[in-house]
Amino acid sequence: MGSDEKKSLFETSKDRARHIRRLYAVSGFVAICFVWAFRLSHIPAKGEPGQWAWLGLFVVELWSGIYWVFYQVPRWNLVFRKTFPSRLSQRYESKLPGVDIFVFTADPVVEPPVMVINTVLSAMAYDYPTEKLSVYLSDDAAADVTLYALLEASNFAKHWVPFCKRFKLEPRSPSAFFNTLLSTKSHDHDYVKHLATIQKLYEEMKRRIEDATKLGVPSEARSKHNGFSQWDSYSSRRDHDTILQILVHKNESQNSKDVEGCILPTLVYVAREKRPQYHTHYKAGAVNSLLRVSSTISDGKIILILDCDMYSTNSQSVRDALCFLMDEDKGQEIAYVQFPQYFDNIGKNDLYGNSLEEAIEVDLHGLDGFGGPMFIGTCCFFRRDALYGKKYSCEYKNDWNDENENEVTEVNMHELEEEAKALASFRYEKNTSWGKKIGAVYGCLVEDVITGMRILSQGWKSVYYNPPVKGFLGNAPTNLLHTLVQFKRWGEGHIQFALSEFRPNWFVNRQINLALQMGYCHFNYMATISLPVLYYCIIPSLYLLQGISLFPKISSSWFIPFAYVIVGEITYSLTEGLTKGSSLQGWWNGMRMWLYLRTSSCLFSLVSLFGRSNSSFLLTSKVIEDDAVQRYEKEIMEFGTSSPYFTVLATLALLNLFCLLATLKDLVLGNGAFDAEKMVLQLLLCVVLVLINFPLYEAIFLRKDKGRLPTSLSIKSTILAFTACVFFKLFN
Ligand SMILES: O=c1ccn([C@@H]2O[C@H](COP(=O)(O)OP(=O)(O)O[C@H]3O[C@H](CO)[C@@H](O)[C@H](O)[C@H]3O)[C@@H](O)[C@H]2O)c(=O)[nH]1
Ligand SMILES: [Mn+2]
Repeated sequence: MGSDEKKSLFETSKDRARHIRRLYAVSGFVAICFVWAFRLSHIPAKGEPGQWAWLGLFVVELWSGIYWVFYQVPRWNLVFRKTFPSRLSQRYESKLPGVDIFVFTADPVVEPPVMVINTVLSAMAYDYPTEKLSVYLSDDAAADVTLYALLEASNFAKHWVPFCKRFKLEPRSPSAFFNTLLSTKSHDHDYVKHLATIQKLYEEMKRRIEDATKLGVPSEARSKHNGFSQWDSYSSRRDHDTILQILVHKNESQNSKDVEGCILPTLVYVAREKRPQYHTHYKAGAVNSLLRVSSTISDGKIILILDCDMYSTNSQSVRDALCFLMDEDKGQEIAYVQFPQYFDNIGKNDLYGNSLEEAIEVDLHGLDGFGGPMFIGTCCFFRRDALYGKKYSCEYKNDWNDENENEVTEVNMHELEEEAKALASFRYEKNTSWGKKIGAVYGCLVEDVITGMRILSQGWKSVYYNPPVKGFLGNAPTNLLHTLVQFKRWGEGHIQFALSEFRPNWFVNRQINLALQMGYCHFNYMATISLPVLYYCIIPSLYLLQGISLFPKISSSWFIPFAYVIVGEITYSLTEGLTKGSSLQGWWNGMRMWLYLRTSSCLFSLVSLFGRSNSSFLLTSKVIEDDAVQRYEKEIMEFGTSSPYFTVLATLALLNLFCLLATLKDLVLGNGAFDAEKMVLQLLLCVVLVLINFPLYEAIFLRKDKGRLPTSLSIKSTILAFTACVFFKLFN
């Protein structure tokens, strides 16, 4: 021990670029103020053309400017963390707390069981005392094939877990590990021999699970395992009793050990009770159900929340998280440690902007600087007390002693299962604070962010840890529509959050500092920014048609603030992107997706919120068709179906194309009095919009494959855009 005793288990460092970032934030804000001043001081007089458009621009620029400040707040104070797991082992190896890992799945078609069990296996193989580790799988589809897959996985784990530990393998998701094999060769005979055996076991298991997914659970398995009898009373996935099965438990002598005789982590399957007349509350409901179930079975003091589409890639992550939570000095006020979500299925140029790079590399580090990075739904380690709803107070002390830790009594599995089943049900929540003050919060499509905020408002802090070796990798959407729909859910969820009692509100909640609340506003009001962006995509281009200027002349000094904001934003985002390793093409794709998400997804978030349509949690699909996979690999945008999202995007793209072509025609023919000096910004905006929409024009006019834009939709959008231009030209 010695001098190490006093050393912290983690270290925090500041952003080296903070001075540049702050300078840019301040100067950018000054430029924005000038833009506002220009709008107010140059309003066209009554009767002059473009007065309404001008006032509209003022409103749009006012809100965008304020929103830009929210966007800059997290950039003010980025912090970076480093952990010292060896100090943790030295001090606490024999006193490590129990860790319960919750994995969620909700549909065996969209989330194939093979993927789900790979996540489960990667979690079972953490480098952590196995008797203190428990893995729970929540299956909201209540699919027997998922239980079947988990049973297979529990048998395979008997070989897999000791194999990983013996040869210190990474990553510990079998599928990901076998994929890395292609690029590595080993000469260790012992390893090579074991590897061949285990790979064969895995392939056989995978085939059985895939067969069962297609053809149903084999009757042999049904008769061998009585867990399947629980489906006897099942009528549909929305109407059934709780189905719960403890597959591995340390206190059960048979079946709990691996091939080397060591205890395996506890493994439990749960499909909570569902009834058509009761709301499931989607994932939040599943989290709460598992919270209660796990409290009777293992009651780990730490909980890891993990989606089935995110597997662990670093067996040390639990220990990393504990370096924060167990730190003697600052640990007791930390409620959760959020790890980033990285993805392993994103192409070189990130066609759909799914890498969430900005959030992962900048925003979350920034919110961490103010003490409260958000909970982003997965890859997050919680203190059970905080998730349960306990308030933080200075008297709160870490207590890692586990009363029933050493007690190895034979438990009656059947009784334990029955007890846990009663807790899994939503009936248990009637007239309680579950979903409000206890557990994950209900009624919001970003249950994660709102739950994190609930916890912060109870006085806790949170931490963001982005380790040098990635902790988790997952599956991002690989299809344009899936991405747009996912973002629509997030946009809508954030507004629901902004309207809820947990919204950032400094006057009400002074527990959370003002900067942090402003940082959250950047996400909360994301959907509202769709209106300014739409305005900017339509109005200036239409006025271009008429030769009416809405921006300052190039020779005027008012041009400078506009130029500063434009050049500044481009340089800033380009530098941020390139220094974080994305390509130029990747940056350009990111810009396009930024535009598409704001003009379509965010618009529909607002529509569905204010139109009071049923907001539901549409699962993000994790599979696409084979020919679509090929197009994704070739970085060709996928349209293929008729969707209102595409109608909006195509109409906007065509409208700008028509405006540009008409303007160019006038310019070339010398028709009208086109004043280039006055129109330059408007023309530039229109040109950029046309350039960025190139893939859309291809999908409308040039492509023949199945991923092109359906002809009917192309015709509809052409008519809409053309009519808008003609009407505007004739009647304005
Ligand atoms: O009724 C439901 C719906 C979803 N899920 C699970 O929730 C997870 C997330 O769903 P997914 O379709 O993958 O959504 P994403 O858009 O990828 O989810 C992101 O956004 C969600 C809402 O903010 C967060 O919960 C997620 O953690 C975050 O990854 C998956 O494991 C699902 O199986 C359930 O368990 N029950
Ligand atoms: Mn997901």
